[in-house]
Parts: sequence; C-alpha cells; structure tokens
Amino acid sequence: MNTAATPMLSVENLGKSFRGLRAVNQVEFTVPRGDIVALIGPNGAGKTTTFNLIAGALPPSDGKVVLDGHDITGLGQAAICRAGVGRTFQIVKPFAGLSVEENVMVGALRHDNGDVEKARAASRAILDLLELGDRAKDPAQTLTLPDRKRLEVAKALATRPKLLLLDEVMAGLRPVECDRMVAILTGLNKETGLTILLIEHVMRAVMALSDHVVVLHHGEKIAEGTPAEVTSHPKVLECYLGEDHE
Ligand SMILES: Nc1ncnc2c1ncn2[C@@H]1O[C@H](COP(=O)(O)OP(=O)(O)OP(=O)(O)O)[C@@H](O)[C@H]1O
Repeated sequence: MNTAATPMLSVENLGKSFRGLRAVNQVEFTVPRGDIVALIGPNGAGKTTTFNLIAGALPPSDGKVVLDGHDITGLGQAAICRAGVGRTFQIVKPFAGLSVEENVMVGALRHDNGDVEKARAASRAILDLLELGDRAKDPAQTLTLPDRKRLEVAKALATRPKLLLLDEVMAGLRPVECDRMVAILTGLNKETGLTILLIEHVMRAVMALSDHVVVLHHGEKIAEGTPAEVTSHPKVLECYLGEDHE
C-alpha cells in the first residue's frame, strides 16, 4: 500500500554490468517524499548510470527500482516518464529551431493529450517559475548557458513529474548563477512539495540544497547522511583526495 510514509523512490540492490565492468553494484537508498537528495561521487562513480537505471534509459542487471510504491524496474523510458519520473541531461540540447516556449510545450503536450492551448498555458507558468517567462518567444538556441540550464529543468517539469532527476544542472555556472538555480529549486521544492534527486559536483549547491546525500565510488555506495556528515566521512575524504577532481 502506498501511504505518506512510502518513499517516493526506493532503489534496492541495484546493479549494472557493462561487459566485464561493474558500473553500479548493490546500490541501495531511498528518497523520501518531498525531500531533496543528492547523489555525489568522483568521476566514473556510477552516478549517471544509476540515473539511467531509474529513468529506464538502461535496464538494470539486478535489483529493483520502486517509485511511490510501484515497481518500475525495467519499464522503458516513456512508461517511466508517464509513471512520474522527469529528468534533465548533463549536456543541455534544446530542440533547435523551436522557441523557448515550444521546447517546454513538447513535454506538456504529452500530458495535455495534444491540447495546444492548455500545453501553452502550462508551459508559460513553468517558464515563469524558472525565471524564463520573458524569453518565451525567443529561439531556444539564443539562450546563454545559465538560461539553457533552466530551460532544461523547465522541459523536465513539463512532464509533471512526482520525482525530478537533475543531472549536473549547476555544471559550468558561475557562483551567482549557481545560487540563483539553488534558490529556484528550493522554492519549487517548498511550494510544490516536488521530490528531487540530483547528481552534483558543485558542493556549494549540494550543501545548500540537500536533506540527505548518498556517496558512490567505483559503483558502490560508500556513505550516506546529512551534507555535514558525508563531507567529514573518512571514506568520502579519501575517495575525493585520492582523485584528480575539480
Ligand atoms: N554505456 C556504457 N558502456 C560501457 N561502460 C559504461 C557505459 N556507461 C558508463 N560506463 C562506465 O561505467 C562507469 C560509471 O560511469 P558513470 O557515467 O555512471 O559515472 P559518473 O559517476 O556519472 O561519472 P561523471 O561524474 O564523470 O559523469 C564508468 O567506468 C564508465 O566508463
């Protein structure tokens, strides 16, 4: 039964092998409803692979992914999106030739059964939340990187997710833009109760946003806890200090 206490996401004994390489191994964690959880770890730790397993871009080799009490393991990307998982990608690629608003409408239309005016209104509201309302009619390819990053979040929100997966939305942003994104995501979480799981290398953002942090290294979970707990955890310090990491 799914109740208020049912986690929004539960990842159980999750594993993925690529030929001989064990990219994700026996990973377990939960994302409580309404929380913001960060997935961190050095390059190659298995973070994006874990996202791909949750979002259905890759089938797991083992384990289970449970969304809001429903087993979604191995369903395809479209079915998992319909079940309530929205995601952004590390490399932001707006649909070329479409306006900012039309980019968001692509996700909204799927939800609004092709009702263009309904999708347009929903997209406008989302663009306002992401502080992109005044760019709605501009061609998406004219946006700066910080604006493109916020458009990427808007596109994911248009699918009306219960769980939003954010893959490095702070990457390449200057501190002032990073703080702006943190403020927008905090507002979104507080006002709508949206549950967020994010992959992030920018520790400034991880510390400011996360209720809980899960640390991966070589495909395995090596620590989890509050941001303060994990950043002073000996295994976490060792894995970061031992790597050439920005
Ligand atoms: N499709 C694939 N085929 C083969 N190996 C892969 C594939 N995808 C990822 N890997 C490998 O799996 C491991 C984990 O990669 P992953 O991209 O999940 O790490 P990450 O923690 O997201 O790293 P980064 O922070 O650099 O994005 C790496 O060794 C990577 O080379």
